[in-house]
Amino acid sequence: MSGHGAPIPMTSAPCGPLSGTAEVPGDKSISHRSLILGAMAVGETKITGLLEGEDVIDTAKAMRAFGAEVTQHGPGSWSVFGVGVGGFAEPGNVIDCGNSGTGVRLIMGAMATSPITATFTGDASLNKRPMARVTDPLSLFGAQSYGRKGGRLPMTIVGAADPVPVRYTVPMPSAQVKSAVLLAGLNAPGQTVVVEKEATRDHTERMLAGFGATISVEETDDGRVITLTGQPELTPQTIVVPRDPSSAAFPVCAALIVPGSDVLVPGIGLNPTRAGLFTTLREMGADLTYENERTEGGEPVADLRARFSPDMKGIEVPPERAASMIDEYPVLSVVAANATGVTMMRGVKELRVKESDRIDAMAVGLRACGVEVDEGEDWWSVTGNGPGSVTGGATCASHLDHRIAMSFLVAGMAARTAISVDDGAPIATSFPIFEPLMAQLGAQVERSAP
Ligand SMILES: O=C(O)C1=C[C@@H](OP(=O)(O)O)[C@@H](O)[C@H](O)C1
Ligand SMILES: C=C(OP(=O)(O)O)C(=O)O
Repeated sequence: MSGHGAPIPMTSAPCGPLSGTAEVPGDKSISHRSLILGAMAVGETKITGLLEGEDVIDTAKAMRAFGAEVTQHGPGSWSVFGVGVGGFAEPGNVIDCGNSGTGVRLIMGAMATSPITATFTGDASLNKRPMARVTDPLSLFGAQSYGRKGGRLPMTIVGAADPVPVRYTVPMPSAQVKSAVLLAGLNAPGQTVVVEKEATRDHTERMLAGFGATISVEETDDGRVITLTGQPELTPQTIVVPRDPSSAAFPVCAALIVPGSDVLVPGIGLNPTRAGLFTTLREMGADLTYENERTEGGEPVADLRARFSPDMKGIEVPPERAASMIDEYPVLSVVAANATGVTMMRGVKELRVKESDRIDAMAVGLRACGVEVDEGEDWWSVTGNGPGSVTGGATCASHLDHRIAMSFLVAGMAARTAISVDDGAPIATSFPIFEPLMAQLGAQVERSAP
């Protein structure tokens, strides 16, 4: 629950070559969904490789509050005894989703078609984020919501007693909104149809099929049309969570910009709806290879090998790729600052409603580190002057945003002088072993005096 504790200022000093193997934790998106779908199945779902970051732990607590039995057996090893679709109990207290947009939005969807009431809150970052994008479609099922002005948390959802199925076109590229509607559709009789114009991460669709729901996906001229048949009995699963490509991004990008580096990041999920960053880096000229490509749990997986890449060039990132790398733009901007020329990133206005306004947070911090950044409402560009050109020496605000904190710490590894962040505490939401993992590769990231 980031933001509830004291800030942890951190500093990253320029370091020698990074080398070794970086075993990053489990995928955050799949971890949330494993717990939520496990809670909606009948019987015991077993999970290994679960991300034990604060965001996911908050979802585990929430599933307990809705009546599921959620138990940790060892590191990453969990079980969920689910209560079945429509079996959620009414929580006896407020559900605190901490820093997690995914957690709160998916859980709101999952409970919205049951005759129960729940109140949701989060930290200072989550309570600023827009929730109408979820409560608008949930109201079509018959759910009611009462939140703060602008559709902000804290917010109470009164679930629909007699839910009706819905056909909904998601107005922005958002897997969270798509997933909230699908999870709500689970307890509505008949077929719920969700249309997305741009493909976003498809873990919910894949996992719903795995849990035995009747779900189909059709690619049409209007986009992806997802049809789900409501009120199934979901069958418990044994889930092995792949390692998170969004976390892999940090050691990969650090290796590309720190002279002499050679880092292996094994077992990374390369679902095409998630792997846009790696394609982009390769287009920039990164020495990034996929080794030992294989399929695990129905998902493409490879070991990523990243080596220092002194000749990377700025590129125009295709806007249609944005959804497949949406959380990776902050760290891409750090690579762009160490490449040569302009990296143009368009079609990214969703970055403004994440844990922070990520365009603004990176622009301000990078400029303070001597980097030229331009921005508009839905685009930004970074002009790089090659390896070693980032002057650094600044303390950057992380705005309760893990990806901003980690991006500036990666920037410090290749800057001329150290870069600090005012608060590294949010890193624990998604990547609790970031500090020891980066230290083991040779980085010099330390907690600094405030
Ligand atoms: O569905 C998910 O697991 C996620 C979807 C994305 O958010 P949006 O749906 O808001 O784009 C992403 O930024 C987030 O980290 C995880
Ligand atoms: C945007 C993110 O997460 P969430 O929306 O779940 O808070 C993220 O992890 O980068």
